[in-house]
Amino acid sequence: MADKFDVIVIGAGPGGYVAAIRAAQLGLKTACVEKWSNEAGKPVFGGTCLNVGCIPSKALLESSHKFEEAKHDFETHGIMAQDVTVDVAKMQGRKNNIVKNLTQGIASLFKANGVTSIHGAGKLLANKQVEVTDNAGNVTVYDAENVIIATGSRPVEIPPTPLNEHVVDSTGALEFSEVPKRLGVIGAGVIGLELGSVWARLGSEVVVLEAQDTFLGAVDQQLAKDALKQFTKQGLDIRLRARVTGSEVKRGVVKVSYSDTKGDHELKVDKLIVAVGRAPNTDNLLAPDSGVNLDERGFIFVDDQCKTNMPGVWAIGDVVRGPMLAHKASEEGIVVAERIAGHKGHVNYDCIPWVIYTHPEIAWVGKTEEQLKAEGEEYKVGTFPFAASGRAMAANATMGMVKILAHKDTDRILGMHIVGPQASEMIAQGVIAMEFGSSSEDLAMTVFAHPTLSEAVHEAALAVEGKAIHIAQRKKR
Ligand SMILES: NC(=O)c1ccc[n+]([C@@H]2O[C@H](COP(=O)([O-])OP(=O)(O)OC[C@H]3O[C@@H](n4cnc5c(N)ncnc54)[C@H](O)[C@@H]3O)[C@@H](O)[C@H]2O)c1
Repeated sequence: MADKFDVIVIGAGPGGYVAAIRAAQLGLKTACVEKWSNEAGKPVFGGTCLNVGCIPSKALLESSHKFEEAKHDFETHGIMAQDVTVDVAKMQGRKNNIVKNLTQGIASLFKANGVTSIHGAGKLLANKQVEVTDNAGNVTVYDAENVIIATGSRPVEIPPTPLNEHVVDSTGALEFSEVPKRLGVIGAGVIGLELGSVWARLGSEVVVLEAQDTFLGAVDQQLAKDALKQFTKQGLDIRLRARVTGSEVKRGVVKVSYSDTKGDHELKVDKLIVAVGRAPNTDNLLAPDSGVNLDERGFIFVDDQCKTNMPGVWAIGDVVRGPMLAHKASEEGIVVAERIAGHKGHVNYDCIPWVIYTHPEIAWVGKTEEQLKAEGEEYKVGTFPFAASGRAMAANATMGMVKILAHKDTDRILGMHIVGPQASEMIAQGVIAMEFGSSSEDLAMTVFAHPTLSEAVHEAALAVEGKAIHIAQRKKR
């Protein structure tokens, strides 16, 4: 029998590695099991987010945005940059280095905090035992007082578009060695829009096929409509109500069949990205006698404290209910570690920010206007466009707005929605305000530095009561 641990975490993504570090900080004897290997057969930490998700996509989004700026924006500033070209291999190399640095950083953090790293595939047995099978097939069983399952998710595959060299998922779409001339994307969700943007900026003709009739249904529709206009202007051809029915690859060309309200269509592209959602990783994870239940959608069933139905077994992140977001997973990891150590911990699921890293970025926290209407909640609205912001003008980034929704009677902020420059950074102001139960008046009475983009948040808060200074509003006395 191998060592016994206070905590064994299965999975070293942003949920698992954060849980392991926090548990070790709290004095618990902690191990983290990870099966991912690099070419040298060494363990790779960081999960989807660091290796094939958030971080590499942001690296490519930054690089491609710079290219787009150099081509289309510099001239506005009086900077002439003729014949700007892209070296895709160099761009990819930079991205790979960032990933390497970050993932190796986790190994150092594990060492510094005394987390034992176990390389292999983890499986939960009965009585909180964890079986680990290494690359060579050797099996070791470990005992634990507590097990935290943090195995994440994987891209969903659909029968009409089996993956191959030309039809890829989000991982493949981060690895293109050249810019595809024609690129198809299935799914106008977060991944489809971010990766579609990267390659469109680098020169691909991009067509996005989306089955729903509403663009970004989870986003406040005033902002979603604004964003759709911008994306269309940038050349993304977004086709709604388009249901993909099949695909065929012939001589390097992907023929995609889809139908919409007007009938059946065909689209020819050089690469096709399938970005239709993600599914929880539970395959071969739970021995039949582990006793852990899944919910009706195949996620590990947990309560609001991330406890499964088996005492001492917890689950966090993409493998459980709730948004598939790295920061939600990390927060759950911290809370579970704290609870195991006997402390109190709580995730405020009402204050989790969302960001889509397109240009302009889309970010929000709390309820949308559509949700408030559906719930019959009475609310007030304040908006402020970046077109009226001096700092946005200086940055040549005047598209979009800030929108604040506040309760009609209590004035408590119910939601903040931003489409525009640096929305990913600015949304933290809404998250903090909501976490502290602020009213729109609290924000309106706060001093914001001038000139900053954040002043749009201030003005939107002032606008809730018709008091915005830099836009004309109907008078309220
Ligand atoms: N910036 C971020 O926070 C970020 C980035 C990437 C991924 N993620 C997370 O990863 C998860 C997966 O992202 P995603 O973009 O794959 O999923 P998503 O759920 O955001 O979007 C998938 C889209 O595909 C459409 N779709 C499904 N089947 C289709 C079909 N057959 N034909 C056409 N359209 C179809 C859906 O209607 C939906 O709009 C999300 O939950 C997201 O939260 C987050």
